[in-house]
Amino acid sequence: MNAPAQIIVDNVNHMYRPPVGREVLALDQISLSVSNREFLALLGPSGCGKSTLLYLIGGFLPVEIGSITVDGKKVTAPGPDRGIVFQHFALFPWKTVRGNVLYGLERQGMQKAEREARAQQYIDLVGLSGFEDSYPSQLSGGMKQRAAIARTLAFDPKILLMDEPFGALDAQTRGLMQRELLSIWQRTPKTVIFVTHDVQEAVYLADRVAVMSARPGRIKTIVDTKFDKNDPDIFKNSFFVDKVDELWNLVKEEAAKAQGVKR
Ligand SMILES: Nc1ncnc2c1ncn2[C@@H]1O[C@H](COP(=O)(O)OP(=O)(O)OP(=O)(O)O)[C@@H](O)[C@H]1O
Repeated sequence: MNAPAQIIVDNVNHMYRPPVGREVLALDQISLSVSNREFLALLGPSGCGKSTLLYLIGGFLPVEIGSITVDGKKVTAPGPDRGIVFQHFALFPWKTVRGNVLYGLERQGMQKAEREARAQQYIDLVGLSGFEDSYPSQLSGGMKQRAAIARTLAFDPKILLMDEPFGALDAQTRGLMQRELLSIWQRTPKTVIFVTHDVQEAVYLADRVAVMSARPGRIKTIVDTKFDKNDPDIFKNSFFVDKVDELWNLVKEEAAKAQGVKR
């Protein structure tokens, strides 16, 4: 029997109504189920509503039409079961790297010695050893993003919602962080929704890739990308190469629509 779907998005629309300017229908009738421990990537052209969908699941935006449930409970607000890594790192500028990573652990009521050991473990994991006492203003963009990832991973949420978390990293760090995320996901029971523009990254990391259409965002199709991610020759694996190709064609079509190009 299949595990029950842990996150269920049912017929969700989202309209932005800015105080000035026109209304924008960002999402149109989105339905999506993500199972317990699944790794799902969201792929689609710029502006198709990927971040909006993530923020709705995270409880950062109100669900006005349709419903979103996590483990059977309606999402109405953020909660400790869902950790989010934003596209633009959201660190407290007045706290050091250590202070930022400790923040979530303090709120969980963890003992001091345990939370300090755990904070250090995740600071080391993201390669920021030696920068524990630095403030965000003293870090590069990639380092800030790594600190934000450490902060979210450290409090061990059941669900990780990641909005292009590796977009600002150099290629080498990005490769290391992708490998580390896969390893964390294989070792600890987490459900991940991962927004990316990068087709290779999506196929490398995810079990399934949901491709969204140009705005208003809809789920255009879902492609199964489950295979052995520990293959040492993964980037030459014919399944990997074929899936990247298939997804490229789907995304190209939507990107052309988003830019109003006739094909
Ligand atoms: N606060 C807002 N007010 C009005 N419109 C908004 C707001 N935030 C997003 N939008 C619009 O909603 C649509 C979806 O935006 P969203 O950021 O979710 O897309 P995205 O797929 O994550 O884009 P990208 O890949 O470029 O980050 C876009 O057309 C955007 O202009």
